Amino acid sequence: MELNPTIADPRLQLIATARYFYQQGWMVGTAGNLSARLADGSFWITASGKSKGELLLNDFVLISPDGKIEASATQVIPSAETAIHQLVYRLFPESLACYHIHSIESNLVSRLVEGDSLLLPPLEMLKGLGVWQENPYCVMPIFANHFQVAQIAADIEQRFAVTPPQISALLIRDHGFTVWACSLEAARNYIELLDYIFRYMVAAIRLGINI
Ligand SMILES: CSC[C@@H](O)[C@@H](O)C(=O)COP(=O)(O)O
Ligand SMILES: [Zn+2]
Repeated sequence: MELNPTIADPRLQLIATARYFYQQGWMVGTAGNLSARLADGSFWITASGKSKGELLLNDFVLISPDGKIEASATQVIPSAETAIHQLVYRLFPESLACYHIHSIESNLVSRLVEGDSLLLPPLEMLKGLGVWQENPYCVMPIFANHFQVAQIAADIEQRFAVTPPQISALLIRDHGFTVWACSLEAARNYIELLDYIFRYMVAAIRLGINI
C-alpha cells in the first residue's frame, strides 16, 4: 500500500529530522526511532530496522492510541520500541513528538553512576529543557536496558507514577535516550540540548573538571 502524505502529516518532517540526527551520528546502523502524534491520538512511528538516514514515506507505521496498527506499507513493522512511545503519549498527553537516539555520550554518561538517576550539571542550557532555577538541581532518570522492551516500558510507567520526571527525557543505560515534547521542533531541541549537556559532561571529566 502506498501511504500518501496528507495535510498535517508529520512524516516528511520526521524524515528530515531523522536524516539530520543520522548525520550527527546519533542514529547510525538503523538505531533510534521517531514518532509524531496526530490530533486523534494515533501516532506515526518509524518502521523497525530502517536506515534512519534515508527514510521514505512508506517507512512509517500509524499506531492507534491503544497500540494497534492502523496503517502501514506492506513488509514493514513498527519500531521495536513502539511500546515506549505509546506509553509516553499516554503519560504525557500534551506531547506531539517522541524521539529516541543512540549517542555515544549518552551511553558514556549512563555509566557515570550506578544508581537510577543522573545529576545534570547546572548549565544555562537546562533552561531550554524547561528548568528555570538559580543553580538548578536537575536529575535525569536512568532505566536498565532490558532485552524485552515491554519491561523497559513497564519500569518507566512504574517509576513515573511515583516520581514524574523533572524534564521531558529519560536515559536507558548503555542504550540511548528518549525525549518528548509538545511539538516536533521542541523535541529536536531537547535532543540537541541533552546531547550538548552529555558532551559537556564527558569533556569535563576528560579535563579533570569536577561536574
Ligand atoms: C542498532 S539496533 C537498535 C534497536 O534494537 C533499537 O534500540 C533501536 O533504537 C531501533 O529499533 P527500531 O526497531 O529500528 O526502531
Ligand atoms: Zn534504541
